[in-house]
Amino acid sequence: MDTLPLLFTAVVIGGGLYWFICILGSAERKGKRAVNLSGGSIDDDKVQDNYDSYWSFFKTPKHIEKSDKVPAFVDTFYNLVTDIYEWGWGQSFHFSPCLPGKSNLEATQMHEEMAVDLLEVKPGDKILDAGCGVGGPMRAIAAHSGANVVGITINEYQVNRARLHNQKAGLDGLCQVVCGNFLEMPFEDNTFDGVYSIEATCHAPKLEDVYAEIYRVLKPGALYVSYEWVTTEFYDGENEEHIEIIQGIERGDALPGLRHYSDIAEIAKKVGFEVVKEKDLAKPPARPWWTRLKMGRIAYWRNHILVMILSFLGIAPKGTVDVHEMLFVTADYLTRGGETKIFTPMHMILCRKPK
Ligand SMILES: C=C(CC[C@@H](C)[C@H]1CC[C@H]2C3=CC[C@H]4[C@H](C)[C@@H](O)CC[C@]4(C)[C@H]3CC[C@]12C)C(C)C
Ligand SMILES: C[S@@+](CC[C@H](N)C(=O)[O-])C[C@H]1O[C@@H](n2cnc3c(N)ncnc32)[C@H](O)[C@@H]1O
Repeated sequence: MDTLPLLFTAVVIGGGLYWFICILGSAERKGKRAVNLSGGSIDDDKVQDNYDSYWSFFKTPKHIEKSDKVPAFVDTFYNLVTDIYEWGWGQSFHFSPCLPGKSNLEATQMHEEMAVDLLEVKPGDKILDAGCGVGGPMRAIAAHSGANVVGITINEYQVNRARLHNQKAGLDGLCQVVCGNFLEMPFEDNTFDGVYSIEATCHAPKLEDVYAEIYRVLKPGALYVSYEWVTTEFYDGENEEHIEIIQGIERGDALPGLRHYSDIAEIAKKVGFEVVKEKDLAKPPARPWWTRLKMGRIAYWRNHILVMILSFLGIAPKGTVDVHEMLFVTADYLTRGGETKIFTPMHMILCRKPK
């Protein structure tokens, strides 16, 4: 057989395999690639064990006795999921209302910019991102507002990813990242001209504990805005399907127990905040935030097959398949939570620390 057709066939197959393994499924052009999926700070040979211990702790969220152990298991969760999140979703680990004519990235950035606009900060001010992930919001907010942003996350792997992204974006002058627990932060009282938290405080066993810490580090007269994960007025605690959906969301997202939207303002006032306003940003005219999740079974199966191949070849750590399958199932619960209106990931509350 002539060598040319053979060579051509080899190039086509090789190119197809490279695209299938290295490029396919990545959420952003320059994002995390499938071949680089890791267990974060967890050694490859310990990913399976860490997933098993995470799952045994969170599979019955209502029966979590040791709430003091929650932060450590949340840290484990983010070691397990951060690369998959970046690969399949992007650098902002939160939802946003779909906006007609806008890309997912544009809608995400507008949702983030609205948070800092609510804080009424000016260039040069110092603000805190409580639960900053790999810094997607921090970079958009720093670029939009000119404020100096300090991000805190309990996950060291995310700190390194965020610092890398900040440097690549040329925003490391405005953005600083600290590894720490937002329940006991390494900052002096009255440090920040504003604080925001985007879909992060839901990991706190008691919301008042993280709100009290945020109150402490906020300057008197300054504002705090949070996008909270809550159950809504449509949630019925006696409805078996509602209970199943909410518990599915809790165990697949490392949540020690979702709060009801009506509790949030009371908790904020309990720690000393004045509540300026509250709004479920998911309510119409906003368009469904879960549309993006319904990327379709084909996309999830495509990603799952890729993860299985990479795990079989020893490129992705053993255990990554279980993590991906957990996220696969969680996406379904989140979608059902949105479609039934019993759950929202964007109950916005704006508070002020009295002068
Ligand atoms: C705020 C939190 C995280 C919110 C979202 C960023 C993530 C919640 C569920 C995640 C995902 C589910 C399905 C995954 C899919 C199977 C995979 O192929 C690609 C990545 C997913 C789409 C992944 C992306 C991030 C989420 C949407 C919580 C944790 C408080
Ligand atoms: C869903 S991610 C959202 C990240 C970021 N706000 C965004 O929108 O991209 C939740 C973040 O909260 C952080 N987090 C959870 N519990 C924490 C804790 N006790 N202390 C500090 N960070 C925590 C996680 O590490 C993660 O970075």
